[in-house]
Amino acid sequence: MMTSLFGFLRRNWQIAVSSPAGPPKTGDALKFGLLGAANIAPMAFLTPAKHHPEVIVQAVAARDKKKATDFAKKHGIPQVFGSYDELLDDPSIDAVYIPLPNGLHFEWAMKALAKGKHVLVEKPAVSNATEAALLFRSPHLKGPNARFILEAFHYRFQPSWLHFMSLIDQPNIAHVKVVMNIAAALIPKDDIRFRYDLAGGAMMDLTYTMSVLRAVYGAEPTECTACEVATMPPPNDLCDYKYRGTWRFPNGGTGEMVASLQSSIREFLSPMMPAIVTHKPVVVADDTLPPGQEKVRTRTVTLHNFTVGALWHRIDVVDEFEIREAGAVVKKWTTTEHRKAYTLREAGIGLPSETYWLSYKHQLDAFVDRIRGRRGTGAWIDPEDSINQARMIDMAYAKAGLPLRPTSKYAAT
Ligand SMILES: NC(=O)C1=CN([C@@H]2O[C@H](COP(=O)(O)OP(=O)(O)OC[C@H]3O[C@@H](n4cnc5c(N)ncnc54)[C@H](OP(=O)(O)O)[C@@H]3O)[C@@H](O)[C@H]2O)C=CC1
Ligand SMILES: O=C1OC[C@@H](O)[C@H](O)[C@H]1O
Repeated sequence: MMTSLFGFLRRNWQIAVSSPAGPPKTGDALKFGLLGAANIAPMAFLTPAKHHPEVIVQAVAARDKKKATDFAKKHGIPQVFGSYDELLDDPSIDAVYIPLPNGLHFEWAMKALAKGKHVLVEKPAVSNATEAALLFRSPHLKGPNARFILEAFHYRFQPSWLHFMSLIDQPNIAHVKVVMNIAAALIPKDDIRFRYDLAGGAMMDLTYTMSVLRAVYGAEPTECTACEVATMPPPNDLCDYKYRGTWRFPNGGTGEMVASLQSSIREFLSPMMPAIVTHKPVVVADDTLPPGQEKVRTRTVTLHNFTVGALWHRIDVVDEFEIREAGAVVKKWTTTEHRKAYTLREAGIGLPSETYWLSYKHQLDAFVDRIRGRRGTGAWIDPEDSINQARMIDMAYAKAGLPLRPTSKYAAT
């Protein structure tokens, strides 16, 4: 108990207050540019970059050069641009991180690919499936000089997620429920998340729930069976601030998503962003049983705090067993196990990692590994995955009776 409390305090101190110095950069480190002095950039990109020997944050661009200059000074970034185009025109930049409002991702990702940059683009990568097909089937992603693009679903790269997934029996999933609540106090009412013209909405911003359902099933939903939303007051009434929806998957299983950008603090903390996977009952081998008896297991696996597991997470594996004979239950019992995986080794992957690495560092590792032709942990989100993700979001908006998020005018150019 004391050991885990000490681990929790040490890890969170290193994450939030003082992370160890980064390693020296290699001679062939990739030069990254940052499009937009975004709020999320320090946590999701600058700190991971500091801890990556092959990543140099070379430049930042903002619409206002003074803002870019102040941001660069604060974060020790050597080069500053007063427009995103100027940064993309710099041939020394190998890759870009795009943390712009959702509705601008498509345009700047397309432009970056055309300028020969690799692209790490925030989630959701596009406004709708039309944009997704254009971006993720871009000719720049093919051929001998292909560039890489990654939609920043950071949660998929962290050890806790990888370990959780290793406990799932995909063909036998019966139901998956995902909850994600963000406290209203954290999101101002005039935030980009509530601007329809910038492809806002809770199903866009908290689209993690749909991504989790797809990843856990390893399949695409066949139908959105229900989707209810609550929308912002005018003029932002095309933007949902909370949603609840259900889905059907090809194996007959169901999915449930519940999320809010305007929750109470109580909802925000409890339950803490769980992904709950209930399996169908399956017969498991047991040599000790007499003839005529069979052992049936119904497993539920819950990952608490699926998004940023480095802060804290817990994986609960609850197995309900029954011994059945001639159709009757002759014995039943339940076992419960709590697991954790703060490092890749704890997730059963033999690669080095640190407990204070956030999901974003694991994501940056995967991005650089792809560019360098290394396998890494194997975790990746390929272009078709991102297209299917956009399709699922469109299905949800259609079911909710809200318009799809608008396609960028840049798509017509
Ligand atoms: N992976 C994660 O955990 C998270 C991901 N995100 C994603 O990152 C993206 C950015 O989110 P966040 O950092 O909170 O956003 P911000 O509110 O900080 O906006 C990001 C940038 O958008 C630029 N921008 C360009 N055009 C506009 C415009 N018309 N109105 C407002 N801003 C504009 C600004 O750039 P400039 O500096 O040039 O003015 C600003 O710095 C979103 O896609 C969001 O979904 C957000 C939070 C967490
Ligand atoms: O992880 C997140 O949590 C809060 C959201 O508003 C944000 O955009 C998202 O990526």
